[in-house]
Amino acid sequence: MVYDKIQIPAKGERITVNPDFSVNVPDHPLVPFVEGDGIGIDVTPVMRRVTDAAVRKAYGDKRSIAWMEVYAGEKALKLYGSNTWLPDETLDALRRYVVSIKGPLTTPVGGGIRSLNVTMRQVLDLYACVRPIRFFPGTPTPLKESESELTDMVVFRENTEDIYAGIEWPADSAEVKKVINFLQREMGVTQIRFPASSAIGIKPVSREGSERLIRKALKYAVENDRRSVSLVHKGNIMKYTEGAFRNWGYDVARHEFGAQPIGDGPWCRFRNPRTGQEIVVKDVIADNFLQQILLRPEDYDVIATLNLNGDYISDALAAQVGGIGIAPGGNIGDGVAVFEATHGTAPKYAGKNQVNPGSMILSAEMMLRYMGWTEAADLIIRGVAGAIAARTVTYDLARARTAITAPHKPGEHPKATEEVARLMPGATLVSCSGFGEAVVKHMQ
Ligand SMILES: NC(=O)C1=CN([C@@H]2O[C@H](COP(=O)(O)OP(=O)(O)OC[C@H]3O[C@@H](n4cnc5c(N)ncnc54)[C@H](OP(=O)(O)O)[C@@H]3O)[C@@H](O)[C@H]2O)C=CC1
Ligand SMILES: O=C(O)CCC(=O)C(=O)O
Ligand SMILES: [Mg+2]
Repeated sequence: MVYDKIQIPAKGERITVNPDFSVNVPDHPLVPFVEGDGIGIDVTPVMRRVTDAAVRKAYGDKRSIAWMEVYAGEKALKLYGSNTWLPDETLDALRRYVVSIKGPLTTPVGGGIRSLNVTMRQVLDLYACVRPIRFFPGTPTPLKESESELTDMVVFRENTEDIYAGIEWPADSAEVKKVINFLQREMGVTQIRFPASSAIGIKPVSREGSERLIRKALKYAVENDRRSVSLVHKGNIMKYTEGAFRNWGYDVARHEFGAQPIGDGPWCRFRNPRTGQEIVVKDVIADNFLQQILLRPEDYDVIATLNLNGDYISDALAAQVGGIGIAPGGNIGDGVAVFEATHGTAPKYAGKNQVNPGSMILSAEMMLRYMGWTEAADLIIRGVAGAIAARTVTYDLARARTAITAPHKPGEHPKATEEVARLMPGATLVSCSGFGEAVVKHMQ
């Protein structure tokens, strides 16, 4: 295979996919990476250094990663020109080399190019966005430490459907007029409140797309000894999309995992064939879920949800365990996987060597585990946990917010008048690269 701008390292072999979608990983795999826009230039090199250190410590010379840079976003535009934000050869390399990792990419609001991140997921059919949320002791959070410790969830967000399909027409366009006309004349729709000035977006949700995502979440629960899978939806309002997602989820649990109803249902349960432990399959409406995760995080474990809900839920849950500075993820299809942090390009910090590289480092940890390199993955977890426990942290974790309350009379509700940023007690504030060094130091 010859690419135009992508240089294939001389040493290194291709990861391949088996018919059962497991992966064959050689000792020196070629792994594509996208540096990313904004803080991509800060976090991606640190992620590579930490990953290389973990692999070296775990396997010596026996194993190593042959990193292969592929281009997307602003770097691609500079290199390829002609409005090329996501070159075909990048998509080809991500598919052909099977396992890769990317930094964040910018998406303009209200116009301009569609999301490159979403496009990659759709084109490569990476249908599950898997985002684990775990607490590292010592991390400052908005909850009490004892409550944060109870937050241990893995979100499976559907990654190819829902309003992210990008089927929408702007207000006042000829297209939107045609669609509204069709809805009113042929479908008998009367509920569009302001038809003359409405934009329209379409939300496709299929049985096939929902089932494969929920099946992956249920399998994950079985393979990782989890206790429950919660289907999070807004099916009371969007009955045939989000409501159907819930119903299809229960169908998969019953028909493919042998789940039996609890009482009159629809909640159900089945025995994990590996351990004999019970796994409960339940559902919850999304707004209720968002308050319950703060009040009773221990009730939730594996989460399966639609694309937009999953986007909101992943940032909200990340905040509960310290923020999107330590929130990893992976976009996983049948074999092919692209790992990436939950956060975006945070442009105001770009190039300042200031942000937390933890999300990218932990995304690499997920990648190593996916490759079966568990010893190296474990070293990364120990390194991150050790650096945080030693309070060697970047600005986002070092700043603890303290509300100053105005004097108030008994019986009156106190008002927060000011919030000041203070250092987490005893913290050593380090740079982005400094945190990477601390992670390596604590790998043992
Ligand atoms: N998968 C992807 O590539 C994603 C891309 N995006 C894109 O990124 C751009 C910016 O999006 P925006 O909504 O501002 O969200 P971002 O996630 O980029 O940033 C929001 C805030 O989160 C905090 N933050 C983000 N990353 C880190 C980090 N590594 N360490 C510490 N703190 C961090 C910062 O908070 P504070 O200011 O409090 O320090 C930052 O201002 C948009 O174009 C968006 O479309 C967004 C999400 C995902
Ligand atoms: O594509 C984008 O710009 C945003 C993506 C996003 O927010 C996410 O993946 O969580
Ligand atoms: Mg998001």
